[in-house]
Amino acid sequence: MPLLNGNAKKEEDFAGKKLKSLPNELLQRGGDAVKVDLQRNRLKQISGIAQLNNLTELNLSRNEFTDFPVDIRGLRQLERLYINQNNIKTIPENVFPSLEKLRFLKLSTNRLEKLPQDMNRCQYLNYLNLSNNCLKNLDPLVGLSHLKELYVERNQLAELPDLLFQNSSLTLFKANGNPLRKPPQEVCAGGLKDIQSYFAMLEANAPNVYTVKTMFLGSSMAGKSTLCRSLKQGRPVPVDEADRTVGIEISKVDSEGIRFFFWDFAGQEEYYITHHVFITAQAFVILAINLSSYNMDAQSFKENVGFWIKNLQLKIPDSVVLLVGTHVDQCTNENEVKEKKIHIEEQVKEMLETHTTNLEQQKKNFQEMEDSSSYCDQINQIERLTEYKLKVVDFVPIDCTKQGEIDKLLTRIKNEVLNKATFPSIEQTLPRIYYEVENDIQELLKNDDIAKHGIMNQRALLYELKSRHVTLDDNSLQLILQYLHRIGVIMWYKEIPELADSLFVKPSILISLFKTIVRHDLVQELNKISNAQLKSENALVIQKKKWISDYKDRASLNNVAIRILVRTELKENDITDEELIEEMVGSKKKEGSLLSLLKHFDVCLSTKHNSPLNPKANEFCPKKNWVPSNPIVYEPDACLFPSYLTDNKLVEIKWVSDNTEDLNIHVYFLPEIPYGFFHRLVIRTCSLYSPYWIGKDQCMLCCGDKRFLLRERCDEDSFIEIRCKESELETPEDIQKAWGVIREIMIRLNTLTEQWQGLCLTVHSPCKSNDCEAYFQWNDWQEWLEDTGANKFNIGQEEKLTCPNGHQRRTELLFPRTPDAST
Ligand SMILES: Nc1nc2c(ncn2[C@@H]2O[C@H](COP(=O)(O)OP(=O)(O)OP(=O)(O)O)[C@@H](O)[C@H]2O)c(=O)[nH]1
Repeated sequence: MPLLNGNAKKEEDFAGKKLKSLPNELLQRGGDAVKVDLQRNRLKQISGIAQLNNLTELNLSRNEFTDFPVDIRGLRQLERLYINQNNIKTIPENVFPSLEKLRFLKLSTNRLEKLPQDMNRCQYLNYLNLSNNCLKNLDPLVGLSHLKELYVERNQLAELPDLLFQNSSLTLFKANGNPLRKPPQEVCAGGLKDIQSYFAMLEANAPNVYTVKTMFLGSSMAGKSTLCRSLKQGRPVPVDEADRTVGIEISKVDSEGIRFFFWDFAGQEEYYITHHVFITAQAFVILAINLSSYNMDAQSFKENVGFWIKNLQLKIPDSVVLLVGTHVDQCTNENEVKEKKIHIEEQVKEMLETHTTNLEQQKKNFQEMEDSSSYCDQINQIERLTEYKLKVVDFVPIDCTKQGEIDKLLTRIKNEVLNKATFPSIEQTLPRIYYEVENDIQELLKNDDIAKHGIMNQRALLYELKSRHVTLDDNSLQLILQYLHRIGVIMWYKEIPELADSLFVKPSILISLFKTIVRHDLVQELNKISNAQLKSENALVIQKKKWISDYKDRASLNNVAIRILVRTELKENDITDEELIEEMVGSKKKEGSLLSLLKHFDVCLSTKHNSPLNPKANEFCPKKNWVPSNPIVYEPDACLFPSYLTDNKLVEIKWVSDNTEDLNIHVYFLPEIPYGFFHRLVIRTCSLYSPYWIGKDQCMLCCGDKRFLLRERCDEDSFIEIRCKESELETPEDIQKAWGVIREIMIRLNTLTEQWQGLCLTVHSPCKSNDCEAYFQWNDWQEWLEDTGANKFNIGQEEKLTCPNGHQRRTELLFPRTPDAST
């Protein structure tokens, strides 16, 4: 079926035709064919393709190639080749030198273990996507002098070739998800400039260091702080119950050449909403379990072990977990310890196996679908998830009060981190200057050249550092500081405008500020606010009572209360600099930088108490600046913490009820919706659309005259439902607008998902007939999000879809565009 495009070039569209070989109809066109689309077929080979000797663009993505089709060699005019989403394992030599005109090559999501040595002879290549393969080495790419964009995410790269980055044409390089040690992942995360600067500073004999981020996780009172402090000091350190961890505590420990960064997380549930900020990839997790209080039943396992393993599986499925059973001395006898150990080990084993079996089953379901090639993205994603193996290495029972047991645990940890099979990227190569800058900062702190609290203006710090390293410019120093931020030595939130100039040289200060607001005993803290403190903010005791009841009943905390709490904490940290206090605390007119930080991490959302629905509000249009009709109505005066909400009453009153004819999308989460995901999505979405009502697992928001509902469902399957009220969808323009809003919500959902490496999403539109359980699978939703989308909507076109049970509905009520509009 030849199509004529705008440039009058011949385009052949054979996408999604279940083809196993090239159709004669296509081959007969010979030199006339210029662009051929063969994506989503079942091709394993393409003999005869060389006859199409004028081809400039060929799309072979989402087929079944296991070998690279060498016949492509004959396509000397080829400029663009898509061969992503196949199962190609190798590419022979002598293919690329023939493809002299190739500029664009998409080879992502294959099984490539190495590249042909002559790949760099494809001289005009300027876009190359090799993400989602199994590559260990990029040397064959050195010499591609026109290469502009290079993607190598999620491969098995440990080192990157220095010479590749001397190539000045490179403008974009992405390498997330590799076990990198040279440069370390924390350098690569900064992008091309960071990598180039790293190599420029790297000496020939740069030292190799062992660095490991160790996170202490587990339920409250499990013994995390005890383990952390005892390991740090090399002796048993009793922790007073009153001295429980609030938020997170970080410390650096050097032990026989290994640099440990210990991150001690508070165990109470109130703090979980901040954990995502600090739980990062490639970590060693010490999961503490209090053996004396552990009951050998499903509930106890779930609370003390299962919850954490599940979260790690979703967030950082490549991490290593060491199970440590504490309080052994408080168990009745050795037998009890033994039985509990066996119980935990068996349950963990079963949990990991069920996870794998579920994924495999899901993959099989997709493979058995009639049109399985349209599910190849999902299949590939599941395959990737199955490759991630959360390593639960051992179970160590311990009595934290005994010196001998602390020593043994430390030895056990060291042996584990030095095991290359478990920690492939623990050994990192860094230019000396990186350590020197790190040490300089510590020295400046020690000599009181930096204030005790460690908050410093970045220009002032750069000035100090430059006086010690005269050859370094601002730019290189800033890149080093960003690296130190990524490994947690300092904190510098450059991306938050209010905080771009402030460096937190002691991360503990920032964490202690975090915990003034996010804490388990906040109500007590609010109660403690004195009359003098109230006066300083012109507040009354009656208001204080209202703050407390609002926090308890509606999970919202008044901004004045926040200012008082933060100010008190800063004073307790001996901060007297009024200007700095003002900046952190904020004022009635300007939000403090701490609040900006909490919002940046989706912990809370600015809100207005008792704000009524304003019928005169201007309509919100995505991508256009929204101007309030009356700004005072919208001026936020409190912060809402959706995770602390306990019911949906308000939302239910406003939404009233569902209707089967509502626009309705179900986003399914595999294996399940991560803890805190829904509320973070709600925070991200509601800051865009006002007004809104938020509940425990539902949220209603308005856009102009339309009402939308977000609902988390975890009954049998886990999914998030996005609805738009049917009564507000009268015209095709209404429907198009509603899809526009759904798209904005889904864009946020999709970006949030990237923070959980162990997740796979599928999207359905349920059939709208009463009691029908059928649904319409929506495969190209991600493409829709990438597109500008809006212009593809086929207003006025009557198209219908039929569900497997024979119910018909207009397409635009099920999907954002009709099939016709997508071609
Ligand atoms: N007898 C005994 N006491 C222990 C042991 N491990 C920890 N403890 C005590 O148990 C209590 C709780 O320990 P923490 O280390 O504070 O627990 P945590 O997991 O950090 O608790 P959160 O701060 O609430 O998250 C403290 O009083 C510790 O001294 C142990 O092996 N034996």
